Amino acid sequence: MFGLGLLQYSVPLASPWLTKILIDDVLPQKDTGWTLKGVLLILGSLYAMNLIVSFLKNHVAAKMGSRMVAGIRRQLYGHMQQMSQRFYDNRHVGGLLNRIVNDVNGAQNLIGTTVINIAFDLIMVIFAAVFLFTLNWKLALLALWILPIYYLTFTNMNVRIRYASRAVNRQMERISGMLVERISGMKIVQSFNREQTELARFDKQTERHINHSLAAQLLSNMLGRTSEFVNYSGTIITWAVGGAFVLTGHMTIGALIAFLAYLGQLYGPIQRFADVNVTIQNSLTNIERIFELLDVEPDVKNADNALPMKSCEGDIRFKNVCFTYETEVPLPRNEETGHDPDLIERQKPQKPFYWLPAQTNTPPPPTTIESRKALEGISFHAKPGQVVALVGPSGAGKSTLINFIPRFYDADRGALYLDGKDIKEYDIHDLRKHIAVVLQENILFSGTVYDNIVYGRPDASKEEVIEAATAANAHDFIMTWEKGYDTVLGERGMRLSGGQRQRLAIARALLKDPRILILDEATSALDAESEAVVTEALDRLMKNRTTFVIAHRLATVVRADMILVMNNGQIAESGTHEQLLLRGGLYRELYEKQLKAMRPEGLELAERSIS
Ligand SMILES: Nc1ncnc2c1ncn2[C@@H]1O[C@H](COP(=O)(O)OP(=O)(O)OP(=O)(O)O)[C@@H](O)[C@H]1O
Repeated sequence: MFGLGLLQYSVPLASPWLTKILIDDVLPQKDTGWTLKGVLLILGSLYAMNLIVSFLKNHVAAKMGSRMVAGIRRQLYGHMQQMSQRFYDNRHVGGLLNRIVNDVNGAQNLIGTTVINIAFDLIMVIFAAVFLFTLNWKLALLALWILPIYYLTFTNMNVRIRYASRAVNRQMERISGMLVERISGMKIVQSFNREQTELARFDKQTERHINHSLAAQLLSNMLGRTSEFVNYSGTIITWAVGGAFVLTGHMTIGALIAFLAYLGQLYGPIQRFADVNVTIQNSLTNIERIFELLDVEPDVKNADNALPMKSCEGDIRFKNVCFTYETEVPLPRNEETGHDPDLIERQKPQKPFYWLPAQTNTPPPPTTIESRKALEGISFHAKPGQVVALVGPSGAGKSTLINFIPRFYDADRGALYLDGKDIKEYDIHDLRKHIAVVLQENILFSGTVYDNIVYGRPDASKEEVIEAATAANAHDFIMTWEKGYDTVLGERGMRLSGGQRQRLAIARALLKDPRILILDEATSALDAESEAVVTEALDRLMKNRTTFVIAHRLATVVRADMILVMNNGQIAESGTHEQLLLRGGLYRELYEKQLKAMRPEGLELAERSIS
């Protein structure tokens, strides 16, 4: 690669020298051994070689750039897979997507051809300077004295361009976050007739993006023109002084022409660099943002010497588990106090001396941490094979509690023991092999029904898949479709009803055959018929597994081996259905409320009138 680059220098460096020979020796027919044919032959061969070398260099650079960028994208995606739910609580999906797509694309501008071209240009500048001094050192000093001015302007403006680029990218992240959220929730936008308001919100955000972009472009434009000024001034000085040298016989015409050509090769890269500088600064910001994400340490990770977990009994003990959600929220823009999250980007960079490059590290816009205590002193023991039902009012902490078992979060205080050992001691992948989760809103991925069922056990045989689907009461409806198991599901399984999606999720969990099952019953969203088939499938799924179920159905609650009644992040009561009813506490209250809800007044009236 480098060899190719060096070969490429031969044309720009040799051709002014050959021009000098043509003008000073060949055309005046001096007897120096050079002939027109000989010089043109060398020039022609150099041009031909240059064409081939340029082609190869660009091809290799593009290939290397694409590979490197794909590598970075993969690393980012892989890193995100290691992140706990806490990380995702604090970030917009759109914003993350923006980093993987937009920032990596931006970085590609630099990593691809630009870096290589800049490296070659730099070497070119050095060679050109050497030739200039060789031709006429006095003239070279005069033509180049203006370069320090360029350097000072560059270092001082560059830092501002970088600040503006950061603001551009942050704003694009906000826009992406907003777009993904609003597009996913388009039904709500449309049902509340908020299209115009949403467009206005989009315009406002885009306006900010445009302003930051224009600021960066303006600075870059100024820098570009400064370098042009340097270029023009250098050329005029060279003509003025060099012309005088030629007139007084201190320099040949050919040497002056060659000098001007080398000067062009020195200013050319500088000019090019100034012109692409905004792209470079933008790319550097993109790279900065990529590393910012890569530097986030996962807060749930494997312990050193994590224990492998071949088999699992499913004995789970919570011991004084406490947890607080901590959400990082940006400080809102406040017109009254003048607080503006972007203000930081508009600050002037700190610079001790004008001639030193400024520190480009700006702190990120200020945020505040909002804490919400979700669980407090949770202790209980679930024996292998038991069904533990979690009940309690909305926001009591039921979903939070079940998140600790597959280690979606780690407890702040207290510990969780699985088969007698702290859950953190196990290898996290091994641990998750023994757990299956069926949630209310089950996510299915684009692909066939078959792919979705085997997701957790790709080595399963077709018979096993059908067996799982049959047990989940899904086989019959799958077979009503023309393509059966090869039916392609749309994004997030759009084409399925709630009950069908739930049953596919149950089949997926059954196939995994886990020791521990986590269920968020979703029967409330289903009609009576679907509820009956889903219920049957769930009951089959729960058999012989330690099951934690956020129970909505009375039948599950009544039959559970242990009921945890949650309230305000604590276990208010625990025991079996009978024990808790006798106690006459919160559980009894909830139970009676639910019974009442199941027997509407109209039904009671009808019953009374019949009797
Ligand atoms: N990601 C989160 N970030 C911040 N707070 C959260 C988060 N998830 C839940 N909370 C808060 O933690 C508390 C417990 O929530 P949780 O979802 O565990 O309740 P729940 O009992 O499952 O409720 P529901 O039955 O309505 O689903 C609530 O006050 C909720 O606002």
